[in-house]
Amino acid sequence: MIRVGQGFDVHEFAENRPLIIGGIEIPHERGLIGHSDADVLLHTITDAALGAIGEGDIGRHFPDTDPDFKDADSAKLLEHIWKLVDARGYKLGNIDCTIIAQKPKMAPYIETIRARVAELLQADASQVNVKATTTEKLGFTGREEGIASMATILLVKKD
Ligand SMILES: Nc1ccn([C@@H]2O[C@H](COP(=O)(O)O)[C@@H](O)[C@H]2O)c(=O)n1
Ligand SMILES: C[C@@]1(CO)OP(=O)(O)OP(=O)(O)OC[C@H]1O
Repeated sequence: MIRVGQGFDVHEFAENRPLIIGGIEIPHERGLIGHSDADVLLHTITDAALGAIGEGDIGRHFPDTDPDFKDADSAKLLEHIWKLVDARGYKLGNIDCTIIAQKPKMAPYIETIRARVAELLQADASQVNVKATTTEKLGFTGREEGIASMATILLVKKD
């Protein structure tokens, strides 16, 4: 049995915020803003996993009105959801992610993010792919107003 899910998320840039993407801090003059640490990629992956098991979305599990999740570490949120995936009897088949950012250049950080995502999903790095693209200076990402990301996940039933 296999299950597929997809995720998409956007966060806006703000001054005096760290830029956290894929569970790591990336040097940049601005960071992303949100109720949590605004890790756009981990939110995308969390939504993809929830989609695959038919469990709604991240806001349903971690409402942005709940002070418990203020400045939350998104890695912890993903770990919590991954326990649900595990409890349903599924493990990662593979995941493919795209970070949509005009800046910063993600290439130097991609392998570190890949390794961290694999760790969070209790999988091998070969099961995780992380890509980045600009939007050629077009749209809100092109104007550097924020960063978006997308992911498709495949879950497979454990033996
Ligand atoms: N924030 C980004 C965006 C892109 N890259 C890398 O550059 C390549 C070319 O991007 P285009 O948007 O011009 O197609 C892309 O394939 C990535 O390897 C990046 O590192 N960081
Ligand atoms: C993660 C949560 C909860 O802290 O807040 P945000 O950081 O605002 O992120 P969003 O992508 O809007 O997803 C759901 C939220 O409820």
